[in-house]
Amino acid sequence: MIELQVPHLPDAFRGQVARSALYISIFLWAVPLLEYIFRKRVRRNGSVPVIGLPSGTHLKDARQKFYSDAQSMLLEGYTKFKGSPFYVPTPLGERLMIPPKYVEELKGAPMEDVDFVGTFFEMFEGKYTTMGSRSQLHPRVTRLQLNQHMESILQPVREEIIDTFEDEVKVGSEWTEVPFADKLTWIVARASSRMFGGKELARNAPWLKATQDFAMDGFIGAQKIKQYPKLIRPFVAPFIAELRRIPRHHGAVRKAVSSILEARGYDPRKPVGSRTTSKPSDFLQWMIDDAQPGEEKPEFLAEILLKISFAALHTSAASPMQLVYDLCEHPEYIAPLREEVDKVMNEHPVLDKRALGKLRKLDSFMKESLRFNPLLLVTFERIIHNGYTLSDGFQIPPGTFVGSPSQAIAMNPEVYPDPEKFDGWRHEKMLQAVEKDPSAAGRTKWASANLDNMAFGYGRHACPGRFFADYEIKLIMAHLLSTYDFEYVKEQKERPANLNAETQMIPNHQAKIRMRRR
Ligand code: HEM
Repeated sequence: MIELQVPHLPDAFRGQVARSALYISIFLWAVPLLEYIFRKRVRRNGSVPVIGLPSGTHLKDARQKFYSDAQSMLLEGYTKFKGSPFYVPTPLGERLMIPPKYVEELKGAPMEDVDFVGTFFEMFEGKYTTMGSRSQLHPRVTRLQLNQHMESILQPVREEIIDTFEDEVKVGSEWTEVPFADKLTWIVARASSRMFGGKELARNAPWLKATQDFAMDGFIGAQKIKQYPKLIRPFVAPFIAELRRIPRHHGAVRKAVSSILEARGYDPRKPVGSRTTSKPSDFLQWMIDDAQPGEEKPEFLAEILLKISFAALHTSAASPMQLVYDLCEHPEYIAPLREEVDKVMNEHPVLDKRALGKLRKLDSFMKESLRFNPLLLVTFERIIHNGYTLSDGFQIPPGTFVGSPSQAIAMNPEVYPDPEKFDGWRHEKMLQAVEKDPSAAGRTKWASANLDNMAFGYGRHACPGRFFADYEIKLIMAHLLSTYDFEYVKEQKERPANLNAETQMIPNHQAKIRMRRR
């Protein structure tokens, strides 16, 4: 036990210090106890099995196991109860994993009944990290404007990718070790920022740093604050360095965005469509042209741009990282992929949507990589605040967190024979088999969102940015394959294990890669 040493203080003061220490320790014990007693208990549907509890296993231990081993628990549940719901114990209580037929039924339900944003606030402790937003501006603009203007932004994004490779990957014809995972984050940060706010934003160092630091501090800050009982979190939050830094990131973002708005002569009082003197094609401008009353303030636009950059940055950076690891692990795929890229680039010096659509082998390899390494093990996460009765009478109790074990579903042998085998051409072969039927062909593509492929979620909130991510990743991989050789350094004997935190699967940044210019 630590003894409090207060050597030169008068006795009365010593007594006061001792009393304060006693009160603090009572507080620290009492809070979790009170929280346990008064916690809002979520009723379970008693007819549904709870997995991860072989005889003798305590629920508390199973919940703890979920933190690092969710993948095997979810696979066990899905394999045992395929087609019916099951509960999986998690540190925040039992979550209901629902089968595809229920996902289909809930996919169009209104947000008040089936809440998507609430799960995001919970996952990233939005109250403390400011992550998550109930604004519909960015989903709306992504879904409509970004997808409509895709062709206009692909060439600027490609230019940004090539320039960032030149700036960040300084290698010649000799093999050189490169911290490529970190470099890829920069490449994606600049490429995405080019789409968000043009060249000015993509080259704005404080913006780039703030968006990356916001993501990192938010992620780590959320993990740290989760360690404390809910009741004492408001008292602990000011002492968590990552959380303390968050207002600073907002400040840097506001500054970067307001300088761009100023350069465009932005006047929020003017009617929609005439608020700026120039109209470049980028996300900020699409937001300006779409902003409804209450959404047009510069600080609000800046905040939303930060939120969308969070949705886009680490998600899209994870994929090429996993692809590079998969290519180092299976180098036999490099030559055929390179051949495909070279052929398409020769035929289409401007890599537009049509040209990128011809990279079928790359698409197939990307999809196989994503099947093994999605960003999330569970998608379609929703909170059912008021309970829900499904058409077959199945009842979801109020306050239940539901989700779909999407990674386990992607291992279904009925859809993917021999699912444990990494087959980079698997999806290309599936495409060839159904080519004549456009809807079946669409299901085999990387960016598809359907009940067998839920890496991007499903239904009304299915990721609207996945088509941009698809093109962006293909542009990065096309440049990488056509310009560089790459492989693990000698000491890197195998694929670095992903880092798992609950349902998140994060690529390992520590793998050592060497590169040389071709
Ligand atoms: C590989 C890259 C990406 C992955 C794996 C990914 C994954 C996801 C997932 C799983 C969801 C939740 C869907 C659901 O629960 O039904 C989501 C939502 C969302 N994503 Fe992505 N995403 C990626 C890239 C992007 C990009 C590049 C953008 C923007 C440019 C973006 C914007 C969004 C937005 C705005 C939502 C919320 C949609 C809504 O509120 O309705 N994402 N994403």
